[in-house]
Formats: sequence, structure tokens, C-alpha cells
Amino acid sequence: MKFSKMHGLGNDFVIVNNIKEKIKFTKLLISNLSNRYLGIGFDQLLSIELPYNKNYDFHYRIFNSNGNEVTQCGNGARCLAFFLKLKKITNKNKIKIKTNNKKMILYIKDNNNIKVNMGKPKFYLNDIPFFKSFLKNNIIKLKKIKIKFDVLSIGNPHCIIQVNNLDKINVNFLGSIINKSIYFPNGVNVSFVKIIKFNHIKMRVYERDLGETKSCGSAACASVAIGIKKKLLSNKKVKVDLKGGSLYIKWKGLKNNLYMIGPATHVYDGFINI
Ligand SMILES: N[C@H](CCC[C@H](N)C(=O)O)C(=O)O
Repeated sequence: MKFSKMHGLGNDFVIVNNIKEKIKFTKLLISNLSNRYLGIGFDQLLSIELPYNKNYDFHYRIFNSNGNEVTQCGNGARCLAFFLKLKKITNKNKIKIKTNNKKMILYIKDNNNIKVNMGKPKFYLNDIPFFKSFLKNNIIKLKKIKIKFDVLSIGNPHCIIQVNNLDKINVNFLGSIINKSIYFPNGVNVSFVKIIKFNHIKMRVYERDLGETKSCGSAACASVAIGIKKKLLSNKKVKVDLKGGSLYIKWKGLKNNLYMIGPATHVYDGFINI
């Protein structure tokens, strides 16, 4: 299998042009390939396929490292755009893609930054999905601590927790408990967010199926969307500092598409027998 290793602010991917490779990805194959000692190693595998209808240029499939197929990856979308251009699979600078449940538009800027139209954030609980029935005003009680959070979908599920001190948070412990809780039947990506100022946040992320990653594009989008919805953040442009670097998010509020701008990095091309 031919592949390209890429990353978006340290969130790393293997990208496969499956229009050519025609590989049937199984959970076992992906978890073997993602093994950082025995395989290639990555957070997600991204597969490019022919579009399912003529309104789009490509279909975009996303697999977490344990082989679970998911329906959104923001950092991956930027790397996909760069890959398509780099490998001359398209000469377009505006590329329409679709995942299993999300339409997106990729805009290739000249300075290696990619802008992604991530579509409209969804707050309807069934779209996330989130089962609120057992919960009173979105507070989970963990032993003695009460955790207040917000939920939404960016095409994948997100739980946003505002904190004062990011260094003191046990991201993997808290993220894992919330991800496995009865409230999120499909699991959830959990973001811990500190508001620096009206147009600037800092955050850490627990990614569903993975644990803490260096960055998560859809989580950055989700965190800014919640901040703007709660009138805590600017609807002009918000800088998001993640462990692996910074993204810029723009959203004019409900009924508007949300935009993410950031880099994509090509590391190397490879071939692996499968
Ligand atoms: N772990 C996520 C998928 C990848 C999201 C992240 N890599 C991004 O950049 O959006 C999920 O299970 O929904």
C-alpha cells in the first residue's frame, strides 16, 4: 500500500489515495498499521475515494487508530487538501468533499495554509448524540467534583469544559470517564478550554478512541462555537492554541458555516506490504 504521512499541528495521519489503491480497510488492518512500534503509527487513517455523487470532488473516509470509522476530522481535512494538490490529483484550489455525514469545502491558500468550511455546528442533542435524560443541567458528578460542560456536533461529537488551569487537568482520566459515560452512546471528544481573551483560547483535547492528542481540528471548532454561542468569544476570528500549535476559527453564529484556517505538513511518502 502506498501512503503519505502527514500531520496537522502534530495530529498525525496516514493518507491513502484509495481511488488507486482500492484497499478494503478492516479494523484489524488499521489497528496494525497504526501501531507505532510494529506499523507506521498514526492518530487517524484518511482514505480518499471517488465521490458518491457528482456534487462533490471526493469522498473522505476517516478511521481512528483503533479502526473505528468516524465522520469528521478537521486537521485531516487540511492535510487532505494539501495531499490532493501535492500529488496533482486535482488542480482545483476549491475542493468539495463529503464524509459519511458532513459536507466540507477545502480552500488551498498560497502560503501552505488551508481554509476549511466545516459546515454548521449542530446543537440538537439527538444530532450529537447525547442522552440528557439522566442528567440535570449538564453537570456530571465524579465522586466529589462537579463538571459543568456543553455539547455539540461538528460532524462528530464534542464535549466542552471550561477550566481555569489547563496544567492541572488530568485530561486522559477525565476524558476517558466522560467518553465512556452513558450520556454519550457513540463516545465523545472532550475539550478542556481556557479563555485567554475575547479572541483567544488555549485548550487540550481527549480524542475519542485515542486519548490526549497534540491537536484536534474539530475540537478547536467545537470549543470556539460554544464560546461564541455563550457570547464569551468574538464572532470575528478566534485564535486557538493547542499543544501542537495554533488554528484560527471564524463563525458568525447560528445558521452560519464555521471556518477553520491552519497549516498542513507533508512528512514523507511510504510503501508498506499489507
Ligand atoms: N477522534 C475524532 C476523529 C478525529 C478528529 C480530529 N483528529 C480532528 O482533527 O478533528 C472522533 O473520534 O470523532
